[in-house]
Amino acid sequence: MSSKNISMAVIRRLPKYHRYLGDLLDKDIQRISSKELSDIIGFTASQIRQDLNNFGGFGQQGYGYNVEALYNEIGKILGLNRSYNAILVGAGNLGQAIANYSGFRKAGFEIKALFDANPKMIGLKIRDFEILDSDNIEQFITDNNIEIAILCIPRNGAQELVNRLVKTGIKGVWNFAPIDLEVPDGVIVENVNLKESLFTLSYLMKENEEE
Ligand SMILES: NC(=O)c1ccc[n+]([C@@H]2O[C@H](COP(=O)([O-])OP(=O)(O)OC[C@H]3O[C@@H](n4cnc5c(N)ncnc54)[C@H](O)[C@@H]3O)[C@@H](O)[C@H]2O)c1
Repeated sequence: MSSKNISMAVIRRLPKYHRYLGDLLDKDIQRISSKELSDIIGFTASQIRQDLNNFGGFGQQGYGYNVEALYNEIGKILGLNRSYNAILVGAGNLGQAIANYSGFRKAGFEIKALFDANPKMIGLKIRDFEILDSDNIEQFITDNNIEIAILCIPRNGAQELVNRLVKTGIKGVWNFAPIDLEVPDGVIVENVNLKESLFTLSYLMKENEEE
């Protein structure tokens, strides 16, 4: 089933379903009702039914959900039934932390190389990677079938870099730079901003205190 017309709100919830179902599988739980799933995920049972109906349901009356089948289906919907080659640009504090986390590789996102523009960084080793000169990024992308660029550089220079990357045919940018990047149709940008998340925390804490 096509997931083209699914709302972003539903799509944003899918990774959470996937994670919880993965935890259930780890505990050898084969089957779950929407009520039980609701209790652990924290979405209402009707929300869960509605969300999953977007993709053709999966549940059976009186049985609930088959955990493994649902986990695999949601994985497919999320595009996790294949692997992706990625590069990371900006091998500073954040870039190194991301490169050092093994969970992305386990999920099928393989960082093939780290790039930096600072001559002092080039040649240093981070985990299995030697930091490469970002002047050579285009050739590497073409030679290694890279689909995703992870940007861990400051705002300055980020758009220029992305302009270069899109010319190589890159399909996705996981952007940590605090800037709204402009890309042509056919290239997807997913922004991550920890500071915005922290500000949401402070807002909610403030609300809590005021109640
Ligand atoms: N989105 C988030 O949640 C989040 C969290 C932390 C930091 N950040 C942002 O990420 C950026 C990096 O943070 P950091 O602490 O790792 O900084 P850092 O200074 O430790 O690392 C940045 C690295 O990028 C390299 N670089 C800069 N411009 C480049 C370019 N055009 N091409 C290639 N390499 C380039 C630098 O040489 C440096 O090694 C900062 O701008 C910060 O705003 C975002």
